[in-house]
Amino acid sequence: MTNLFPNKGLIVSCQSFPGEPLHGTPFMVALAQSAKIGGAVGIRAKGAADITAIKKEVGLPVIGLNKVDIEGYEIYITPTLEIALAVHAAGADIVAIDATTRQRPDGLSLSDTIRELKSRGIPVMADVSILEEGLAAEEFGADYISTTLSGYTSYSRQQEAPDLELVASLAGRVNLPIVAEGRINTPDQAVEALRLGASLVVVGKAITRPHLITASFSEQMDSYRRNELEGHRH
Ligand SMILES: CC(=O)N[C@H](C=O)[C@@H](O)[C@H](O)[C@H](O)COP(=O)(O)O
Repeated sequence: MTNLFPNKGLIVSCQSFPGEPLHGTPFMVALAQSAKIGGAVGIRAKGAADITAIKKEVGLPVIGLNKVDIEGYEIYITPTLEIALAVHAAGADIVAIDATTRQRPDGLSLSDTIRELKSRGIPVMADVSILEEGLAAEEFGADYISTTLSGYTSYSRQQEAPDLELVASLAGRVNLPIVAEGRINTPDQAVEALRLGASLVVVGKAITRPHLITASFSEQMDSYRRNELEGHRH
């Protein structure tokens, strides 16, 4: 497989959800263009409309996915082969899929899903939550292993910080490029991920979701003011 990212670098995840002020393809394109100006080497994007527009207007490699909730199933990141093929057809250079071993709605196993995608020449990013899932995904033929789902499966490490321990253990055991993803909120954390062996670092909300960035400031300031008032009372 040709590695689309020969140099270590930053991928910016440009995703939004209905109800958010920046929901919509033109906003995601503008965020992706801003990411490119800032030095990102790739974009992670959700849904056919965003993927096609970003691919056309930004000119960076796109890691595509779709998030689909299917009743009765826990997995939601590109949960079926059909959805993965649609993501690729929309223009994604790499398709990101849930690579846990949880039940898939189309009844295919993870290894069958990866095999089907690879037989069509589609590069696959395996979104995992624990080391064992990364090892299995490598064996099944994935091209990149990402720590995306750590903290989002019941059996993975639950913490507010990024799972850099998983980055390090994957880097020690897997020969594929390791992608550090999930709750990376500062440049220092991104550099630490590289130091531990990540090839790529995906940053989402800390760059592309202004309402959450704002809340991180206002909540910390509110809590400071509450403590200050508390101090005056004593
Ligand atoms: C768990 C899940 O569904 N993760 C999604 C995967 O595409 C996105 O919602 C995240 O924004 C992305 O992984 C980047 O993470 P963060 O926004 O924490 O930098």
